[in-house]
Amino acid sequence: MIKVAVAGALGRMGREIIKAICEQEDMKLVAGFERKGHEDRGKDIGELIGLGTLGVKLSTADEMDNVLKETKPDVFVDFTIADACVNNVKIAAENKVNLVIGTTGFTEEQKKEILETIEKNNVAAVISENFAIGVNIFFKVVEFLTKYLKDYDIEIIEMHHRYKKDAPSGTALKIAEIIKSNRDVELVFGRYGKCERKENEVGVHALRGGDVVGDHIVIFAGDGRG
Ligand SMILES: NC(=O)C1=CN([C@@H]2O[C@H](COP(=O)(O)OP(=O)(O)OC[C@H]3O[C@@H](n4cnc5c(N)ncnc54)[C@H](OP(=O)(O)O)[C@@H]3O)[C@@H](O)[C@H]2O)C=CC1
Ligand SMILES: O=C(O)C1=N[C@H](C(=O)O)C[C@H](O)C1
Repeated sequence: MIKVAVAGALGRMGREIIKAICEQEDMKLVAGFERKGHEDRGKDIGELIGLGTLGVKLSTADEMDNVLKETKPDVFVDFTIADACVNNVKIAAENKVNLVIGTTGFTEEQKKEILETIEKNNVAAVISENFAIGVNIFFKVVEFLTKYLKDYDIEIIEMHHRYKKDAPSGTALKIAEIIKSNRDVELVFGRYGKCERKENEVGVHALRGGDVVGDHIVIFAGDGRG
């Protein structure tokens, strides 16, 4: 049985992940966390998210170390926010729990800190800005087009729901990273007040509204070729 702990248990992703865990015969939710002082601390997570009683109480971030020691999960899944995730990862890794990190919005220093923590504690980790299979194939398509449409201008547009806390999205930044590692470009975040487009620029634009799950568009614009 794979024992799983989830940070951000009541969030949009946390709820879906817990539902998915409960559907697997070989997985068991053993702990779920929300931030310190959360009003639902101690309540049954299943009841909180409409799955019926699961027998797992909601814990808070300040209890994480003790709860992980008690429940001994095999995997710690984090879909929270960047600042919280850095700390959560430290506690989980020090308890030798393997990691799945879906949280986005990290600074470069935070990314470095997470990688150092993983290495120092010798735990396994899967980190992805986007776990959708289609999006990971899309990354390959972007890499291919960047290599072959050499003189085309590239712009990245992403749109997400009104609740999203980071911008641009982790996926848009990953796309920008893929383009940058295949072409000598400079990233431009929005174009307000900026004049003529430079040849080596890639614009990154974030839109927010409604309940849009997450759309990513990459435009390759060529002269007279569409
Ligand atoms: N990699 C991928 O495929 C995907 C990644 N994401 C990313 O996952 C993250 C979460 O997204 P989403 O579920 O929509 O966001 P939500 O805001 O719905 O959920 C995040 C949850 O984490 C909670 N939280 C905050 N601090 C802590 C803490 N210290 N310990 C435990 N929980 C905490 C939040 O509480 P509170 O509301 O009180 O702050 C909230 O309940 C984002 O970074 C998003 O970009 C999202 C979708 C797919
Ligand atoms: O916050 C979200 O919702 C999403 N975040 C991820 C990101 O920042 O790229 C992945 C997906 O787009 C949904």
